[in-house]
Amino acid sequence: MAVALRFRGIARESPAAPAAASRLGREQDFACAAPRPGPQCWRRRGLVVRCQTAAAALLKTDDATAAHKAPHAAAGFTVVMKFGGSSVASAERMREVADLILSFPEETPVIVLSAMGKTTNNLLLAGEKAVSCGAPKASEIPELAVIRELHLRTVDELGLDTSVVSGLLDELEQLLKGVAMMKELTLRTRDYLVSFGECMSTRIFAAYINKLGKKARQYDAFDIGFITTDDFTNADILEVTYPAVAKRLHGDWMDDPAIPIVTGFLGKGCKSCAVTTLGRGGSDLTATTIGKALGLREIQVWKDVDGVLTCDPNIYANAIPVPYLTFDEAAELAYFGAQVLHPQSMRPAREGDIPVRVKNSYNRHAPGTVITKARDMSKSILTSIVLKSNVTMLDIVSTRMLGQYGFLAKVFSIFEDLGISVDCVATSEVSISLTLDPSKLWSRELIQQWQELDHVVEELEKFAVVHLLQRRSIISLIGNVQRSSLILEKAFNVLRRNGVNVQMISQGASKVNISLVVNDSEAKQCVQALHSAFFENGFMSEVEGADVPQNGALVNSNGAIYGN
Ligand SMILES: Nc1ncnc2c1ncn2[C@@H]1O[C@H](COP(=O)(O)OP(=O)(O)O)[C@@H](O)[C@H]1O
Ligand SMILES: N[C@@H](CC(=O)OP(=O)(O)O)C(=O)O
Repeated sequence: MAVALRFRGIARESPAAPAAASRLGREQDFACAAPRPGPQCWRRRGLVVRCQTAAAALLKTDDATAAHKAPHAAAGFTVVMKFGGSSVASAERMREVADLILSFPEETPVIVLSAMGKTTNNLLLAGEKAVSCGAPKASEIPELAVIRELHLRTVDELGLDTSVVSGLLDELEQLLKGVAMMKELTLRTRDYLVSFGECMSTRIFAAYINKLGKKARQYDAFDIGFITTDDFTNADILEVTYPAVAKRLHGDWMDDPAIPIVTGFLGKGCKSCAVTTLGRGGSDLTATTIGKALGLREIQVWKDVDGVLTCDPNIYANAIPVPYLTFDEAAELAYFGAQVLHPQSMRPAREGDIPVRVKNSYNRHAPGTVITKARDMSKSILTSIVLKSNVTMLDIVSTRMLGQYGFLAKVFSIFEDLGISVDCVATSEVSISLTLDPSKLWSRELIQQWQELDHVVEELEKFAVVHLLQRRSIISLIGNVQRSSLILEKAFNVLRRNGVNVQMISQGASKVNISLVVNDSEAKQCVQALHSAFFENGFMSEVEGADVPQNGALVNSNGAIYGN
């Protein structure tokens, strides 16, 4: 629909509006200092709309969903800032995060928060203990005491009223008593249980921002349109979420502007209408979903590290920040185990083409990592090394002769039927090696895992010889697969020197990842050795001048063949 819009009075009300309007390429009129209009104004008028922000004008089409299609303009929101558990672990941290947010007066942010510190883990532990402790003891579960103490202390130290969290703490205790009485913790109840973490952190933080004199409004994601599948503990966000969230945040802002403080990690099941969670670390996904829904300029994910690093700093302390990544690299990195980002979180950012910036809330001036659709790969070799441990690997060899068709199809249909996700695959015509995604498999009960694995093997043995290999690790080399020969040459040199035999190699279709499978017991040492070789001994700058291979040979800028 062609719409002629005029923005009146917005220059005074919102500095971002003229820029937003020019991006939209529509008629503008900033001259008039019209009285600040209410929401009724843009709803009732004809083609010329008076409103205080560019995005309000967009709603003139009477199609609230237009807001989520509006690039960088919705309701004047410019950025979503997500703060993880480590960033809001205490009253002191909440003060610092508030100060950080308010130090960007030019931004109109939407804030997403995770639960404070280790609250999610404590809630899960409390739930497990409740199953077996008996109803009278449920109130005495130590983790409940830790959660209660942390939240009440934080409220007290921030000078807030206890009522901000006391109701939720009582409800939590009742829930644990219920679990204790039922002697059962279903996945659905588990999601409801962990939701208390984000529900409390956001209420505290919103109350604190209000106390500072800046208007903030708390939102439970499951109440504002985050609609998900009913896969409790690992739900997927559905498409309807985008327009619904845009409409709600947008509408509220138009009625009464206040910084939205949204619970990360949570949603509402489309059929059950119960609280769902998006998988551990799911607040990143909440943030990118909001970024896409509102068409924001940037998505910021604030962590306790200086960005995405060259490897997990817990595995190797010499890890260094990676300045730029593509969405594909970041997704691959997250999927293959880098805990720093939620595996699904890049999808909305990629779809909305919105840059993601990973920053350190403890070191706000560090540049962090910028993740975008594309980057200059001409000088890029290896970006990061990721380790995924405790992986199960299957070697499957067909009992039929060569030339039999349908072998691979049969193998994969078994995994599909059993709902087991496959990570890495390497095949020949009659054999296949694959690894199973531990996050999908191991989220189930231990006994169920064994039953499922036995069942897989039983089914496969009807037409193949199967070897089940456990305690394996996948080392993923994320980088420029255009330079795979160079990466593999170096990597295998290092592994050979360390006496390590690689049991499987797989190069993903994404062209950013080469995965190597080794024994769990050797994996950490391999990552450290690979990191030293690629990132610490001048290797990258040594080969930096080398261009991407022309007809297979690697040629540097002087035309010399590299690697001989
Ligand atoms: N490649 C990596 N780069 C950065 N951090 C990583 C990497 N791999 C694992 N991590 C871990 O991820 C942590 C940050 O992620 P997370 O705990 O989800 O943060 P938050 O709770 O603040 O969102 C870091 O403290 C670090 O220990
Ligand atoms: N609190 C949830 C969700 C989350 O995203 O947390 P964090 O941002 O701290 O990783 C979890 O611990 O999984």
